Parts: sequence; C-alpha cells; structure tokens
Amino acid sequence: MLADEFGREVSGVRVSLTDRCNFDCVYCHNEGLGDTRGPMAPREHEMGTDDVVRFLEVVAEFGVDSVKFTGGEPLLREDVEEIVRRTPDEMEVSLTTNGTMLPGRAESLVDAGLERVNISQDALDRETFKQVTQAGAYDAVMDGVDAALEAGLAPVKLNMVVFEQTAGYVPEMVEHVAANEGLRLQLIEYMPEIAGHPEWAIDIQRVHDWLAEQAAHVERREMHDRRRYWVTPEGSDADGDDLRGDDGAVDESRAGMVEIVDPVENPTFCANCHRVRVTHEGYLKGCLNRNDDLRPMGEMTRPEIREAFRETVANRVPFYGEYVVEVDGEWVVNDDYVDASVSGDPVEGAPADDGDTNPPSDETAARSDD
Ligand SMILES: Nc1nc2c(ncn2[C@@H]2O[C@H](COP(=O)(O)OP(=O)(O)OP(=O)(O)O)[C@@H](O)[C@H]2O)c(=O)[nH]1
Ligand SMILES: C[S@@+](CC[C@H](N)C(=O)[O-])C[C@H]1O[C@@H](n2cnc3c(N)ncnc32)[C@H](O)[C@@H]1O
Ligand code: SF4
Ligand code: SF4
Repeated sequence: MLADEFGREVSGVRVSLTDRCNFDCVYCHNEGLGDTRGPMAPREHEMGTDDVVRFLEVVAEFGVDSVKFTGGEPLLREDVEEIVRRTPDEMEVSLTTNGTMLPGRAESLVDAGLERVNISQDALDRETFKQVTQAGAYDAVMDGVDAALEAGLAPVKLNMVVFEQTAGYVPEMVEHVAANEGLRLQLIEYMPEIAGHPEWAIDIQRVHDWLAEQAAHVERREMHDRRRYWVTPEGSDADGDDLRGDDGAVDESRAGMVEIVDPVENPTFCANCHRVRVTHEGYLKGCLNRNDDLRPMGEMTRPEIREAFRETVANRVPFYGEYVVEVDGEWVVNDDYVDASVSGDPVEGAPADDGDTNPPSDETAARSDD
C-alpha cells in the first residue's frame, strides 16, 4: 500500500461519477467542486465506463481495497451497475446517493456487487426536506431507503448534514435509527466554505456532548478517528455489554449507530485520512478540500494512471492542522504551502478556474468535502 510523508496509507478511493444532480441542496459542496446546477443529460467530459474500471484495476495493484462512488448524483449515470460489476473483486464497493433512483435499481446494483449504500436524508419532516433539497422528492427518498433495505443492503447509513435548518431534527433522527433495525445515522458537520452561509454552521461539539449523554456505548472508528455512539430506543435500559451479540459486536436490533463526521473540530480526523479522490473528469485529488492539487492521468493508460497515483499519494498532506492552521480563530494556509497552493504552477491539463473548481482565492483555504 502506498503511504504519504505523514505515514497515511491510502486504502480507499472515492470516485465522483458526475457533477450533475436532480436535487439542488442549499448546502451542497459537490465534493469540493461547487454547483451541481445545469443540464442533467450526460456530458462528454465525464470519465467513461472503461476509464473508471481501468483506474480501479490499477489502484487495486497498490492494495487499495475500497471504492466509494459519489457525485453529484451518481445514479444519474446508467452505467453504475456495469462499473460495479467490473470493479476488482478485492474491493469493497459502496455508493453515496440521494436515494431517489434506488427504487427499481437497488436490486440490480446488489446483483452487480454493490455492498453498502449511504443515503442523504436531512430530516424526517417533509417541508424541511423540501426547503433543504429544493426538491419535493421526500417520498422517493423514503422509498429509496426501503428499496435498499429490501435489496439486502442493511445496514443503510443515512447522511444528515447538521446545520441551522436541520439541527433541531437530530434527536428525532437518532431515535429513528435507534428504533429501526437496518438503519445507521451519520451526522456531518456543515462545511460552509464552498456553499457559503457560515452563519448556518453549528457547534458540532454540542452534538457530541448530547450524544455522549444518550449513548449506551461509544466506539472510535480508525478512519478519520470518527466517534460512533450506540443509542438504544426509547424505553430500553440496555447498556454496554447487554448490547453485544454472541459474536461480541453490538447487536443492531438492540441499538442504533450514530457516527459523527467532524473534519474541522476533530484534530485527529485528517491524520487518519486514507482516501484519494477522483473527479468526474478524471483528475486525481489528494484531499477533498483542495482543488489546487488536481492531477490529470493523461490518456488514462495504465502506466500513466500508476504514475499519477504515486505522485498524488506522495504529495498528500493532512488538511486541518497542516495544510491550513488556525490563527486567531481563522483557518489560513500554512506558509509552507502558500506557493504550492495559491501561486504555484497549476497542474498541467487541470480544468481552468471557470467555476468548476474552487481553489483557495486567498490565504483562507476553501473547506469542502469529499
Ligand atoms: N473533509 C472531509 N469530509 C469527509 C470525508 N469523508 C467524508 N466526509 C464528509 O462526509 C460526507 C458523507 O460521506 P460519504 O460519502 O457518505 O462517505 P463516508 O461516510 O466517509 O464513508 P463510509 O463511512 O465509509 O461509508 C461527505 O460528503 C463529506 O461531507 C473526508 O475525507 N474529508
Ligand atoms: C455531494 S453529495 C454526493 C452524493 C449524493 N448526491 C448525495 O447527496 O448523497 C455527498 C454527501 O455530501 C454531503 N454534503 C454536501 N454538501 C455538504 C456540506 N456543505 N457540508 C457537509 N456535507 C455536505 C451530502 O449531505 C452528501 O451526504
Ligand atoms: S443530492 Fe447530493 S449532489 Fe445533489 S445537491 Fe444534494 S448533496 Fe449535492
Ligand atoms: S480534509 Fe482532506 S486530509 Fe482531511 S480528512 Fe478530508 S480529505 Fe482527508
């Protein structure tokens, strides 16, 4: 497995299959690339099926053992089943989706080899859901969750971005996953830099504190050093060891799992980051939050992919605490990287700054996600 200078091995890749979407969520960072609005028809610049598969075959040679397909809305592409089917067997295959296209496709995706799915669901309230997603597809998402469960994808992780509009729904969502076997919840710290509206952000530590009071059991996940809280349904007094099944793991019929994704507030999140990303246009990206290190893979021949992947890994840097540091409460680019990030040579062949990318515009870094 390749490792960067900070000792972080790269075990996973996240492939953005498209930047198109049928939703227009008010907070969307589009995996760090900005706006998803625009025509929904397939576009020429998206990586083709064969390119995606060839990329996966090459990184599998380096011991990469998991791939997540994301976007935009990945299921707008009709070749997801084919891509999943042709993904090397040794890789765990997962998908992050808004869920609307899972009814009618969940089974074919599972048949093709899909092992896990994360579905974005920010509230159980129809009106709030509509305001947040700027789409009225609440029922389609709920049907999507059911379709995933029926197709055997349990546990299904619900992704909820916690910000001003949704924070009040956290207790209800936590009870929802505690009471419904087969569901997990992921509470994602809102990242305002790409989407704007810093005033929407809330203090994620308050959510940790509240969950710590509710939880019957707490664990840490190695990836990103994320905290996982196991919460029992209302009325249950099960605790700690009572929750474990015969195999020693928490029995999900007795408690629901709530994981917090807090890249900014958690000082050991980036130090435990083991993922490299690929944009829908086929550029490697060492960090979700950076667009100044996009690296093309030439004509995507195997030697070119190998070389670009090696270089991307070699140049990876933990974002929070290393690439940006906190000065007077603001994240600013570390002086050691100023040349590389702001005025350094753009990667040859990388997309121009035409609104599709978000390089830090000054010394305050762009903070996005995936
Ligand atoms: N800054 C940052 N945010 C991340 C990272 N990974 C996930 N996130 C945030 O969490 C959101 C949801 O992530 P998912 O795409 O569902 O994947 P995940 O939860 O990381 O992956 P699994 O738990 O392995 O399924 C992303 O869109 C980001 O907002 C990361 O490496 N860096
Ligand atoms: C960009 S979407 C792509 C996949 C798919 N369209 C979906 O919504 O699941 C991936 C994840 O990013 C999360 N996300 C988007 N913008 C965000 C932001 N500004 N802060 C934190 N998470 C965000 C979404 O909630 C979603 O779970
Ligand atoms: S569904 Fe996903 S990609 Fe689409 S706007 Fe919402 S967060 Fe962004
Ligand atoms: S911000 Fe960058 S370095 Fe930190 S966890 Fe996310 S992708 Fe990894």
